[in-house]
Amino acid sequence: MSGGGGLSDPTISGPTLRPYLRRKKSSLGETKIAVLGMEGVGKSALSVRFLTKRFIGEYDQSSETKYRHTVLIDGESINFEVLDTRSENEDCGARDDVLRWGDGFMLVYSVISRKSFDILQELRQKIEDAKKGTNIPIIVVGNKSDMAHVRQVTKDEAQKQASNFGCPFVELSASEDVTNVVGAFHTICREVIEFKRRSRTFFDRVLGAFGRDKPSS
Ligand SMILES: Nc1nc2c(ncn2[C@@H]2O[C@H](COP(=O)(O)OP(=O)(O)OP(=O)(O)O)[C@@H](O)[C@H]2O)c(=O)[nH]1
Repeated sequence: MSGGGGLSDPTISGPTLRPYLRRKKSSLGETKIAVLGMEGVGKSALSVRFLTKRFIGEYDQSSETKYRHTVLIDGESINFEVLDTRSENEDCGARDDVLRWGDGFMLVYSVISRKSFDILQELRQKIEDAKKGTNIPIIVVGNKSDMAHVRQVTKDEAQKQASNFGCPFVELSASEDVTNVVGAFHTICREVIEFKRRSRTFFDRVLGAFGRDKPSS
């Protein structure tokens, strides 16, 4: 008889199943993403769009909101935490506690606001200072592409800036483009997972080296 679904089922046993079980135990599947950017660029619109697939137009601007959400990315179950920050006094939501908290950062500007784009350089520097490192997982998101007829930032220059940062870039519209919004969150999630894997491999190598150097008794 076939199709029992147990370990004795030859279709799912052995080497195919084992890597899956190993991955399940991993803590790589926990990802904290802080959404940063100037006031009004659409941080809440993007977060709500990702989590509910809806665009509601007006959002509560009085507080920061943290959302928890589980998604399946590349066959792995990811516990997502998304922090929709609130920009105060042009700090873009990048307060010390937020920067320490995040594993990865979505830097949002609006294609119709030059100022919101120019500030990204400073924002990235703040992240690297707070994290005391480089190559921290970041994605640059140009929102409000549906307003391209009054744009102040071209796609080319944003792409170049993202290349300078060494990070992915996407231009999209939270109001019209749910697929790209979801794609952007999945991309930053993958960046975080890769970063954690690289860090883990590095520490494994360091610890391995110490282990090898230990004198035998
Ligand atoms: N046309 C257009 N408007 C958008 C888009 N995304 C957001 N908005 C509008 O922009 C305004 C600000 O959006 P929010 O999501 O509240 O912006 P925010 O960055 O969270 O703002 P703060 O919480 O004040 O920092 C709202 O009126 C939204 O409806 C978009 O893709 N296209």
